[in-house]
Amino acid sequence: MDLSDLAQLSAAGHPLPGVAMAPPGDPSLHVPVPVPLPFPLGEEEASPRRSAAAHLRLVDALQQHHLADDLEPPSEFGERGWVAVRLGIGADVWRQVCDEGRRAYPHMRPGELVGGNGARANSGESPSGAARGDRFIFSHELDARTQSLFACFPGGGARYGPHFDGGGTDGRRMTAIAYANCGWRPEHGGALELLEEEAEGGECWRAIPPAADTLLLFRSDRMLHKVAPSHSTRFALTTFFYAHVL
Ligand SMILES: O=C(O)CCC(=O)C(=O)O
Ligand SMILES: [Fe+2]
Repeated sequence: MDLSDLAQLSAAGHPLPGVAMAPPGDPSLHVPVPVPLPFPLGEEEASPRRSAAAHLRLVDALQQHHLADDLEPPSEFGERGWVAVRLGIGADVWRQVCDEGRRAYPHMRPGELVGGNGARANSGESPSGAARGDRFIFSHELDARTQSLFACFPGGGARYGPHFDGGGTDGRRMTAIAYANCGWRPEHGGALELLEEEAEGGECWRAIPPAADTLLLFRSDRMLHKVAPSHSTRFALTTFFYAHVL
């Protein structure tokens, strides 16, 4: 765990027009999460079951680290509502995850497309009913209180407008996203941006690049977030932790 990496991660935010930039995040808020994977992904055909198995290991590891206890965010979230950490998993593993993602892509469907006919379309509705979302997913049913997605933004400016993952009676409490993209560069865009309220009443979008080995946790029902236009194929393993049995 390299704290300077973490500080860089949290300092990568940018302000809304006309709004003062907040100081970089306090690295002490970042919780090291040593997740012992790896995902044993072989050369065989893609299969939703195999991807689900890989994803299940990630969720297991998170649960072993008590991040989902009582489905309340760990205290380290504090008032901030999010945390990003390096997992410490090697690039070879993340390359295998992306290889799996490319094999799985033909099986993915547009995420949360309202009224869709299943055709590939670059638009969708967010759970909050307000945002265009260009991601493709396939869902895994891992256990009774989580919903997990292997998610792909296929490049070409694919993005996701501002939305909450939960809210109201939705029941989602925490979103965990592990990014798998090796060699992600600033010109690829695709940052996950989280809206932070500042003490002085200002606002600041914090940008988290979707670089391999980044685990982002945030409060599903409280953190407004969006995905900036992505100019390269972008893979993530996303898990929503619910407050109730699904
Ligand atoms: O992939 C990401 O960074 C976040 C996508 C998102 O907001 C979602 O899946 O709800
Ligand atoms: Fe989201």
